[in-house]
Amino acid sequence: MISAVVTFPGINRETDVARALTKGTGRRPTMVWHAETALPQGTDLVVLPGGFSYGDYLRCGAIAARAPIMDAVRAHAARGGLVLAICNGFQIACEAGLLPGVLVRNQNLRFLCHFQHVQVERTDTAFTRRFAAGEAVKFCVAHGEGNYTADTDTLERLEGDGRVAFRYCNAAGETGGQSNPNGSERNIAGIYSADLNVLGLMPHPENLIDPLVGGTDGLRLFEALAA
Ligand SMILES: NC(=O)CC[C@H](N)C(=O)O
Repeated sequence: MISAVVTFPGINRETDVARALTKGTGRRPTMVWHAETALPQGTDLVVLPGGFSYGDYLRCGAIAARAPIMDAVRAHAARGGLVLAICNGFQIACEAGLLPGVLVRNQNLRFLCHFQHVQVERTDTAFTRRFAAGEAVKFCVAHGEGNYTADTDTLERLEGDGRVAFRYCNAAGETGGQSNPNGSERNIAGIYSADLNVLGLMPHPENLIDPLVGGTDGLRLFEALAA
């Protein structure tokens, strides 16, 4: 798996995701600056990492979505190439039209930072084959604008086409009550593109790659990408 991690001014999770990719896939990614116009030859996977691109001005991800590298990222996705968009990366992917819907301010208007379980909806994608269907896995959230919103038709299409990747849940795997941290429609924590090659998610799997710091559920997502 040849990976490229795109970095934008204000992004701060690129080193963590590079470490997770190296540990999970056995190969170090190439870091690609946002002002580039091409991806490295042979790139299989593009990662849009988390952080605060352009200081979150206008709307999280809105400026980064218009960076020079994004045409190459869109072309890569259109060819069926894999894209993993985490947190600010998910916001960038939505703003860039790679995924439908938008991430708005958390319902309680607070920045959230805590461990968070999510339910795995399907396990037949490039990203989730190391999980069990319906399993509650432990990731971590750290965001101010993670409230996933889309019109009803889009939400119905995502549900009907099996494009919900992860839903917020509690440690027991239940999606009711207080399990939804930010007010996202239908507890949505992550979604796929129509061809399942682009995954956007608000929680950070790259935080959970070491048993000494919370667990290794996140590592399994990166190990799945090794195939
Ligand atoms: N950790 C992140 O990527 C945060 C994303 C974005 N800056 C927000 O606060 O919502």
